[in-house]
Formats: sequence, C-alpha cells, structure tokens
Amino acid sequence: MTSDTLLKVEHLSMKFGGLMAINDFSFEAKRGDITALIGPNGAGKTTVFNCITGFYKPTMGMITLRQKTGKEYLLERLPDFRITREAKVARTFQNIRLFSGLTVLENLLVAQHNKLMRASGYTILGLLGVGRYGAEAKNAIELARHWLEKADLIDRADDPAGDLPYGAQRRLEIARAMCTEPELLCLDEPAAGLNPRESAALNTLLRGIRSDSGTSILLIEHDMSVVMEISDHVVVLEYGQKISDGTPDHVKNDPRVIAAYLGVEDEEVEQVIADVESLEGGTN
Ligand SMILES: Nc1ncnc2c1ncn2[C@@H]1O[C@H](COP(=O)(O)OP(=O)(O)OP(=O)(O)O)[C@@H](O)[C@H]1O
Repeated sequence: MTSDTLLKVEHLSMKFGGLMAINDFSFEAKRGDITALIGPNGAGKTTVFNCITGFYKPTMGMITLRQKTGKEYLLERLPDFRITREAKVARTFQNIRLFSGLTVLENLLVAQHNKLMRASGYTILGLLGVGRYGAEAKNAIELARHWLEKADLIDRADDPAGDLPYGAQRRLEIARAMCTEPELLCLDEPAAGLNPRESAALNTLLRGIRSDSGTSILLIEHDMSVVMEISDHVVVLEYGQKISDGTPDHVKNDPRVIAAYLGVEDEEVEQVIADVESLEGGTN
C-alpha cells in the first residue's frame, strides 16, 4: 500500500444466500481523490459501500483504510460505530436521513455530539461549562457554520431542516457528514433527483471538499454528467465484478462499460456505436 493510498479493497466477496452480490472485487482509492463507483442497477455498488462502512460483514476479502498519520484500520474487522469514530469514515444514504424537526444548524451539532459529550466528561458540571465543554461547544458551532457556508446554506441555519428544498437537504447531509471531520466520505447517489441547478451546487460543494478539507470522496452515482465532471478516478462494477478502472475518459470509452450500460454483448458494441454515429450524422 503506497503512502497516497487511502483505501484498498482486496478480493471482496459478499454472498446473500445463493446470490454472489460481489465477487472477488478489488480496487484502490487515492488520498485526496474523488473516486466514483458506477455500474448498472443491481451491480453491487451499495453492497460495496455497506461492506466498507460496516453495515455488512463481507463473506471474504480485506478492506484497509490508511489515515494521513499512517495508521491503518482493517475495516472488515471493525463494528460500524468504530469505523465512523476511529477509522473516520462518514457516509450518506440513498434516502435522506436528516432530523427534519431540528434546525439546519442543530443537525450539524448533533453530528458532533460524541465529541461534545467527551468534552463534558459526561457530567452535569461539564455540560454547564466547567472544563473543556465551553470551548468545544464554540468550536462545534464554528465548524458547523464553516460547512453551512460551503454548502451555501448559511442563510437557512435557523430553519427546520425539513423545510429546505430537496437539493439543499442533500447538501445539508453532506455538510453534516463533514462535521465529523472524516478521512473518507462515502456518498450514495448524492445527485439523485436533483435539478440541473442543484446538481451544479452539489458539484461545487464536492470540489470544495476535495480542495479545502483533505477529505477523500467515494461516490456512487448514476448521473454520468456528475461522475465525468468531478471524478478523478472511476471504477465500474457489473454483476458484482469489476469491468473497468481508470480515468473518466478511459472508462467512458471502454467498450465493456458501454456494453454494460446498453445491455448488449461486448461484440455488438462497435456495431451499436457505428449505428449511433450514423444517426447523429443524419441529423446534422
Ligand atoms: N441484504 C440483502 N439481502 C439479499 N440480497 C441483497 C441484499 N442487499 C443487496 N442484495 C442484492 O445484491 C445485488 C446488488 O445490490 P446493490 O443494492 O448492492 O446494487 P446497486 O449496484 O447498489 O444497485 P442500484 O444502482 O439499483 O442501487 C442485488 O441483486 C440485490 O438484490
């Protein structure tokens, strides 16, 4: 594992009864990169996420996370709460999971609850501001405000999270995950259901995370415009196996990827592309 490798997945397999959802899947994500995991419906992308974040224990394989400090964690051996707290992996889900009755700011403070409780020493005096709690509470609010600015939500800080438009709720989830100061942020279809303006705001936020925070991103996404625009590295899954791995340009032009997305056999791809090109020629 080289020093710029953040995540190394080796020979990962996950079996559900008779179904091999992931079959001997390996890939690496580099520190500081946005890595996208793409593939047709049911290819196994969410299952890979669930293995990385400890929701599932893989049937086989090794998942190593190497932090900036050089400290390594074998994620397949850790319970999910330790993956979040110690290995510093945060995630969002396909469906939004905010506290809709709490304000936008409160949602970001809840994410820092563990840190605040530790600072309180778990005592009433601690909570009343004796000792480190006061300073930590101030830091927590500052961090929350920082991510609200980045997510373009600072003007909505005191509104209930449930009142935000859909795209803003998506950005709030990401801001909340960032308040845990993760080494790796795993996003499950963050652009799903967004309109073009919201999608552009999401791209800005993700690029900002990459450039400013040192957090690396692993992304499942169906929206190819998002994937191609912001990813440094793309890994393609089909039927639980890796079929392509490289830069967005490499993957976009890989006949196996085109075949997987079109649902045709590899040998038919050239014919399909030729047909499409002749159609385009006819309309020009
Ligand atoms: N808990 C489970 N029990 C049984 N089968 C499962 C379970 N989770 C996933 N599967 C199966 O594993 C396969 C991969 O599913 P997964 O959700 O990982 O795919 P995906 O690539 O994320 O799909 P989508 O793009 O539609 O979200 C599917 O056939 C799915 O039905």
